[in-house]
Amino acid sequence: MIDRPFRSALYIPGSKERALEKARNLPVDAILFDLEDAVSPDEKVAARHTLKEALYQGGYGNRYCVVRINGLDTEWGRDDATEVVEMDCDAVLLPKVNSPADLDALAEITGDLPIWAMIETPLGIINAAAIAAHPKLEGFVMGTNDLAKDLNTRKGQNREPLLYALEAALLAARAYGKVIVDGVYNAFKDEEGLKAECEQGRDMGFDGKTLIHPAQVDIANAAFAPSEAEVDLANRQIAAFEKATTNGQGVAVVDGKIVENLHIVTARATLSKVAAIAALDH
Ligand SMILES: CC(C)(COP(=O)(O)OP(=O)(O)OC[C@H]1O[C@@H](n2cnc3c(N)ncnc32)[C@H](O)[C@@H]1OP(=O)(O)O)[C@@H](O)C(=O)NCCC(=O)NCCSC(=O)C[C@H](O)C(=O)O
Ligand SMILES: [Mg+2]
Repeated sequence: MIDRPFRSALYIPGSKERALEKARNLPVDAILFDLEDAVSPDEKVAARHTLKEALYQGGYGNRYCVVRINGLDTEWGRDDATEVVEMDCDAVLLPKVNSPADLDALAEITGDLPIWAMIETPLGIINAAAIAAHPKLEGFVMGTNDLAKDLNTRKGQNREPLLYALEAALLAARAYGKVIVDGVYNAFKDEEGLKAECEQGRDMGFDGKTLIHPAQVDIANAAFAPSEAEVDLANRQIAAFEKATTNGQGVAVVDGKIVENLHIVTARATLSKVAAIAALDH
């Protein structure tokens, strides 16, 4: 699995020069430069050129840069895929992926460029494991708006109608060691609602959240970073376990709870994540 933080992944319409400029100074872990749903049909071709120029100008530092193209079954998709190879980006994101064959078709055009897949259709959920197993696939992005539309779900409390689909995608991503980021929270002025949904996604196991507005970035970054209490616990677990093994024991106890080797793997991952976040230097 690609080893870097993906706490916040901000969509930016490829057509919006002001937003493309602003993102150079936002503390996001990843940017999803969008040529698909955020761009109107009459702006599609111009957006591709605007985005290519913005990426050529650079200035995005170590933010992970992903370009979401239009589907290959649209009039813009194949040209997007051809052009994205020339863009200064880290990966290409394909919308509405239904099966690994969709990734094969894209890889024929984009070659070695890593692929991310929008998981946002019923078939995408059903075939999530086969999609995650694709050798070019680096990460999943949940498209909860399209998914809700196709499933005919209503919002529900705590996203209950979507939980099966979210879990199915998570299982697939984790089984094949791929990154997975949660869907967007549409009410971009509702900070409390976003915080609650970020925490739900974090607790389910997502690596981060996709975002639509700069005001959402700090909330996602905080939710998906280890808390001070988690870091403190990790340090104490490691110290207690090292002491136990020095004394010839395979198990330690911290805060009344057993600590085994597998907990130390998690504790070390927590500390590595803190170091990786610090290294991003936003
Ligand atoms: C939602 C918005 C249309 C709101 O835009 P606006 O009213 O212009 O917001 P503000 O005036 O509050 O903007 C303040 C400043 O922030 C900049 N800005 C706004 N949005 C972004 C952004 N996404 N990235 C970077 N910078 C941004 C503005 O330029 C202002 O800057 P300044 O002039 O310096 O003050 C708008 O936020 C927006 O268009 N968001 C992105 C929408 C989008 O990308 N949608 C598609 C992706 S979501 C999706 O498709 C999900 C998935 O597929 C699914 O199925 O679920
Ligand atoms: Mg979508």
